[in-house]
Amino acid sequence: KEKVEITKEQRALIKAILDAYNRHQIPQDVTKKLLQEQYSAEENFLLLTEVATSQVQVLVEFTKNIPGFLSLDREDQIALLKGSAVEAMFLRSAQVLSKKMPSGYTEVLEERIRKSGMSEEFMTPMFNFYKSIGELHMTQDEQALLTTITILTPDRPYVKSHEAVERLQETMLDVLRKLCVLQHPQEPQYFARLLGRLTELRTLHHYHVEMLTSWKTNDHKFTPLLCEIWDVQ
Ligand SMILES: Cc1cccc(C)c1Nc1c(-c2c(F)cccc2F)nc2cccc(C)n12
Repeated sequence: KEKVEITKEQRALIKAILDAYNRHQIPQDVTKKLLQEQYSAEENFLLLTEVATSQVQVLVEFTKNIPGFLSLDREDQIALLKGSAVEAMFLRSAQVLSKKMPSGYTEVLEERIRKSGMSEEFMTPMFNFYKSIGELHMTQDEQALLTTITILTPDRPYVKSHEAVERLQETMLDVLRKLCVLQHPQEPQYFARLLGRLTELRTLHHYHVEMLTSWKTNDHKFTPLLCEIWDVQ
């Protein structure tokens, strides 16, 4: 039985990533609006657009605090953010929706998503994903590390220094592997299950591109930040 040991450096890395993950949350005024505004497909879509915009801002701040990220080539930093944004956002919203928040925020967010004019073909896989994330009962540090690993995916479009990103991602994968062994001793396949979620995220990424197109076709408005991060005109 291999003795799994988390080194001092790895413990510092986990702390840095977890602090950044917890420090960057969606502002209260945005979440409060979710509980107050009335329900209509237009209003729901408008609120979800605000939440999405806020999630992108939170994601950018979190990413800047990933140890080593700012040492990457500047253009690669942008390519990684644009390429991973929606996957990191699916993870973040899955984590929010799978926690039963005291404020009833989770139920309201779910209700607004269901009634935001999104077509069933996207709704089903999205909620299946939220459920599958909830069933994993990830700890905060596992969630933060899984999001970090998603962001540091080397094969995103336009990434030039593939190896530099791969090296950074491997550092995070090693830490997450050890954490899973130590925190889920009864589930030897737990780490593999977490990585399996990343594959599901890629499928959702494709659905999201189609969702954007269909929203655009139905003349839904996005914010400048959402247009920029997802290259929408
Ligand atoms: C905030 C939110 C939470 C859960 C589901 C959805 C549909 C949203 N909202 C959007 C998402 C999005 C996201 F923010 C996180 C996860 C998956 C996503 F589809 N992407 C976009 C892009 C343009 C406009 C909106 C309203 N939008």
